[in-house]
Amino acid sequence: MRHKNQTLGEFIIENQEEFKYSSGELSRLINSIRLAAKVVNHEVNKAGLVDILGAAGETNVQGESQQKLDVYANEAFIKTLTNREIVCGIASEEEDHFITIKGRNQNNDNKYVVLIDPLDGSSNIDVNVSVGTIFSIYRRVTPSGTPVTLEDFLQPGNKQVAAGYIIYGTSTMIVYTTGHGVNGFTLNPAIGTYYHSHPNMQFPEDGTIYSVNEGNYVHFPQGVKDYIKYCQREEGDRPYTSRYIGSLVSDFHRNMIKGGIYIYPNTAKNPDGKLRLLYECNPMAFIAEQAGGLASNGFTRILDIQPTELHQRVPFICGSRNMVLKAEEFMQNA
Ligand SMILES: O=P(O)(O)OC[C@H]1O[C@](O)(COP(=O)(O)O)[C@@H](O)[C@@H]1O
Ligand SMILES: [Mg+2]
Ligand SMILES: [Mg+2]
Repeated sequence: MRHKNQTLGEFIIENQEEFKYSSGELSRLINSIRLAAKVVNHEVNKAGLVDILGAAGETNVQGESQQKLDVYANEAFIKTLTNREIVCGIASEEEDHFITIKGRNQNNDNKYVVLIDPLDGSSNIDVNVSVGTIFSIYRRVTPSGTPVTLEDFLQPGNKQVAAGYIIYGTSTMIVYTTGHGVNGFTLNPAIGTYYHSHPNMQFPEDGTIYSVNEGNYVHFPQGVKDYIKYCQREEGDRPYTSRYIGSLVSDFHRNMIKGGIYIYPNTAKNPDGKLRLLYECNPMAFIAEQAGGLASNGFTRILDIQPTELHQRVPFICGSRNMVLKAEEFMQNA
């Protein structure tokens, strides 16, 4: 049963049984992400007023200069998840290695690991353009009671039990899936409550929007160049509209609502692309597929890629079903 006044908390409880492990742990997990998102949202909304803009002066494991808000969001999510004693490990874009989280009385009984991109779209923070947070949740594979290991994090995306993102945009939303469709909840900042504003979100099968950083065009694989030319050709419902915010979460969200495709291909400079498989591509691919869309690296379904490293990158194509199939066709025939 769904009604516009249903809160996220009510929805989580009402749909708990859908979740095969359903011990309430997942609900507590989603609730803690909801809380951390509010803390980060509070800071994002007044970013220009407090000393949270600009670089933090450190470089992360990706060799990227960390923004102050990257660090703030990273700490907020790690603290909130740790304090709730429900995860046994966290991996983050901003942490070189995974973090082991002890449960009650320092035990290793917790069953879930969380992989997170605390602040997505970092290049947009200082210019007041929408940014996000991305999360991916797995059940551990090593026996509970033992310390978490890298193996628990390097699971293929098709093993995710939940995934989602928070978008800090004109409004703040949480969009997530536990493998039973995709639902979106909008924050009413006056009372700090999320409401079920976007039920059963679906990617239109076709779309007329393509999102790619065309500034890198000359470095793209021939197949991607051919697909972009196809999008720009005066034919049928084309040329498509080019829209690129530069925040994966925001470009994905728009394309899921309006119909579109997001592409971040490999280039000579980035032979594996830029986006990270574990905490950017896998969660967005799970949401895309649950919303009737598709996600691949042009050749392989993202969710079937076996991860080998915590921060590995992959080429990423994601969006409306027929647009992704067309892009793959160009890439595989190039
Ligand atoms: O500036 P570019 O090369 O187009 O890259 C933009 C892409 O990189 C990202 O900012 C990478 O994410 P982070 O900001 O979390 O590092 C994506 O959100 C975005 O789609
Ligand atoms: Mg990111
Ligand atoms: Mg990030």
